[in-house]
Amino acid sequence: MAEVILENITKIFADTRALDNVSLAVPDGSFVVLLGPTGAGKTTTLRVVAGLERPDAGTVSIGGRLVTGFTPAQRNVAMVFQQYSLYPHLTVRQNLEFPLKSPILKTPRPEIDRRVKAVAEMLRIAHKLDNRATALSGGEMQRVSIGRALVRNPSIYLMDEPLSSLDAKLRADLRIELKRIQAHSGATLLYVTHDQVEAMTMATHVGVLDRGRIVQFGSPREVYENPASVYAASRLGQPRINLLPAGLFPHPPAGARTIGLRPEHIRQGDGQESSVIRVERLGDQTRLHLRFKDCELVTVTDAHTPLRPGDIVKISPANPYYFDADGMRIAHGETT
Ligand SMILES: Nc1ncnc2c1ncn2[C@@H]1O[C@H](COP(=O)(O)OP(=O)(O)OP(=O)(O)O)[C@@H](O)[C@H]1O
Repeated sequence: MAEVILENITKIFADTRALDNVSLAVPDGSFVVLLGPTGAGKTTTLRVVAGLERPDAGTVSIGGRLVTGFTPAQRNVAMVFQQYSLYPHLTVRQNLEFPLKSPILKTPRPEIDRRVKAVAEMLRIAHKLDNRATALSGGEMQRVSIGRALVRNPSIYLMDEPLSSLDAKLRADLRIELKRIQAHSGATLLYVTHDQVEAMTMATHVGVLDRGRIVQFGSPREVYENPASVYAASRLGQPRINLLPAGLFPHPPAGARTIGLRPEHIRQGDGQESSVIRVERLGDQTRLHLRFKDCELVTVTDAHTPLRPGDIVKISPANPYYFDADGMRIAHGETT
């Protein structure tokens, strides 16, 4: 596996600046997740690394080698797309073997059999190896697509929302499986998702993209606990961070326009009165929707809370975030 470095990458489509001077280092053996809303430039970043898009400016290097002008095949990357892309006339086994049969690789037959078997078992499709690809469910086809990447030994795996078409159970299983593969094999992954559970549980690093720019890069915990801006703070956390006018609570720091309150920043039981609008019981967690002055906010509470709509709860901020008029973080306030 290899370190991948993007330096000052700009990619323009007609009048869209999809990537704007992006610099990003994907360390060898890391699991980097790109987060951002639709159109932020996540897929374009993967395609530039894969060699499927040519950047208008900047360089890509893989394992210390400049590959900007290389074809996808010369880069030795394995890409998994959101939509499975299998050879429909081939069986599952033939689809999985395909990448290993390239004349360049010359993989010996026993080695092909061994790897296909291992990957098929891991992805729980071993019993379907002799089925045609077209005779599979959508979830099974996507597992074969992931398997086709995993049988290889590429410099880097590039995955574009590979789990989004799967059901919740399989998604949870494969999350653990992918993380295990990465941790044990030292694989390097660059991974795109909208799913913040995937980002929090699998990533060693998160890159937050905003309109073609990387606005924060760090461990998921760092980005969650120490967000640089309103935008970065809003990418992680469920329920989402509450963003309210800073003056709603006493003593905001100078220049603060917005106060950011994650559930753990809302102390319940003392402070100012809010009223319960809704109690949302999710099983392991109960969400409280509160009205505070003219605003609404969402926090979590004891799963078995007796609270009901209309009840009064006193709240006060505990170490909230403050942001300036441009949405940039200004200070970590201490309100007691
Ligand atoms: N081939 C293309 N031609 C024209 N515009 C494109 C092309 N590919 C991407 N874009 C534009 O570039 C911007 C970034 O697109 P990209 O697909 O990288 O975003 P994304 O973050 O992956 O979004 P999504 O989450 O919807 O996949 C968007 O405005 C998109 O419309």
